Amino acid sequence: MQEGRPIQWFPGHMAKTRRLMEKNIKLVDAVAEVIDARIPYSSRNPELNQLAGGKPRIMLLNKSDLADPVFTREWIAFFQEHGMGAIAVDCRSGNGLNGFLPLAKRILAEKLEAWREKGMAGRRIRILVAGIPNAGKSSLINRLSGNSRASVEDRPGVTRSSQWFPVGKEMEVLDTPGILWPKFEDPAVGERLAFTGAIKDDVIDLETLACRLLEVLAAGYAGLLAKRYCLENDISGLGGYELLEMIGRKRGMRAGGGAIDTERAAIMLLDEFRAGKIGRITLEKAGEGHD
Ligand SMILES: Nc1nc2c(ncn2[C@@H]2O[C@H](COP(=O)(O)OP(=O)(O)OP(=O)(O)O)[C@@H](O)[C@H]2O)c(=O)[nH]1
Repeated sequence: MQEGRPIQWFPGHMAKTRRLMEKNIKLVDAVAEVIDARIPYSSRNPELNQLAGGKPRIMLLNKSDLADPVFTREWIAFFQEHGMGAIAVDCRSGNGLNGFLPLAKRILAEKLEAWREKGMAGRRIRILVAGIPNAGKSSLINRLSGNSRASVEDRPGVTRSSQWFPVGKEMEVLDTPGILWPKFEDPAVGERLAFTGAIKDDVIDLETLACRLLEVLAAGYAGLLAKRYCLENDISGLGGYELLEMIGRKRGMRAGGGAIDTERAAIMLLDEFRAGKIGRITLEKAGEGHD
């Protein structure tokens, strides 16, 4: 990836998915968007506001186990201020998911009351689940439906077809295939999606990506970075490549001739960041990118 140049991403199934979404949204009472709590702005689908056509919205801040809890709380407050329901979840362990149904009932309280009045009290709440690839939709569905029918893979784009899943007696969710932006107007969005692994690594130069990530972490989470990689000296003012070399040296990553193997160091750094080993890190402040 080159700095200042947005990643272009045109999956062939996207127009089809969009049409499917438009059709599916008519069938549901609310739309839940699975986003990555580490990048709540960049992991949103910018088309969903339009596609959801005014349906009540729920933001599921997933991977909250990897995100900075202070930022997560601020993002939840931000979404609530904008009229959406929002909760932090960890769809891998299931943490936080018991708040999903109560939240859905809260935001649909008027509708549920109207159903009761019409003698339709037993009707299940229908929720469409949307989200960009790799946000965690399959993990969510598996957790909610208590089985492993949705395929979970650490590979963007594995969810392919739409399906209804009952969630107890009161709710059912509709899973839709993932869609990503047709283009990123803001190159920082593409970069952050790449940091978290939402964009396939084989289209990105990993050393460049790791250097950028190090710059971002040194600016916001210098303490965690220094602790993880035993960097004793003051790291402020160091460039990404210098940091990558330093980390490679600390980990004893040498290439032929004794030079630091920065490629290996880059892969290791990205893996550790994505697995939360550096710490709980959020890359976007509440409200960032939103009007
Ligand atoms: N740490 C952590 N990892 C998660 C969480 N939710 C999902 N993951 C991981 O994120 C990766 C992607 O999860 P999926 O559930 O396959 O994501 P998806 O949105 O269905 O992805 P597509 O099938 O590509 O649309 C997997 O490696 C999951 O194990 C979470 O809350 N915490």
